[in-house]
Amino acid sequence: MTASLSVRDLNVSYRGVPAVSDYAVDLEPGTLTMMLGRNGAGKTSTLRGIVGFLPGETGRSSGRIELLGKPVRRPDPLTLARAGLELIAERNKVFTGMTVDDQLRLIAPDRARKLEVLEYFPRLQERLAVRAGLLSGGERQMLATALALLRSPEVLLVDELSLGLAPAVVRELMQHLRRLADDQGIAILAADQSVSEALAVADRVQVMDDGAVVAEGAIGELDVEGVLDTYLGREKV
Ligand SMILES: Nc1ncnc2c1ncn2[C@@H]1O[C@H](COP(=O)(O)OP(=O)(O)OP(=O)(O)O)[C@@H](O)[C@H]1O
Repeated sequence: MTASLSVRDLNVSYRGVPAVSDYAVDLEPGTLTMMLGRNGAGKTSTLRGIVGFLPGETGRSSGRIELLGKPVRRPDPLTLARAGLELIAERNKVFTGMTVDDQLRLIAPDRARKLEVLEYFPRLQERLAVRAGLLSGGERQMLATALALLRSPEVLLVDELSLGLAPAVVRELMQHLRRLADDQGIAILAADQSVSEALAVADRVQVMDDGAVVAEGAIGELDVEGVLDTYLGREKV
């Protein structure tokens, strides 16, 4: 099967200091790959490097990227979004002064797509008239995910969806990602620090440490216990 997204030799640096070294991944349609790693391991830099969304003056990236079988010469977030790849960035900004419904309508190509996406998020359906600034943290992440979905991406990159949220909410968000991969055939790469919640839904896992992938494999193949002990710390589970 052709990968929806293929990345090879991705290197990211800030002012010449390497943050990511020789990163590679293949994302198949309908699969969920979780990228795990401690703070500063290089997860955000990897995702931003893939889409060319780095701080202009300091950040540099290089590498080979193929999206839906086509080489991407100079990645930038807008071009990639049009080509089918969406990044839900860490602490994604929703417009706090606008209602949920207004934001969805702003992006949705039509009403049918809006309703289709809302089916995945019953809680948002109940909050349509509420300004996004009044949503809970989990609801904001659901809105950010719904906004990305409205454009019908084939590849979704997700950065720390669970940041600062209670475990029950994290589990719910992770289940959303699982369903999006299963039902819509989206290839998903999600960076997270909620290890046990991530492992419960993932097909594959990549562990990052010090800017490099130090362990990876399908769930069931990977020595999860060894990885937890060596790279992630027991207390995370
Ligand atoms: N804008 C920046 N300027 C300089 N260095 C940066 C910048 N962003 C990240 N770094 C450095 O790059 C390395 C990787 O950071 P990155 O944010 O990618 O890790 P992370 O795994 O996403 O961490 P976290 O989970 O804390 O977000 C770190 O050493 C960090 O200090």
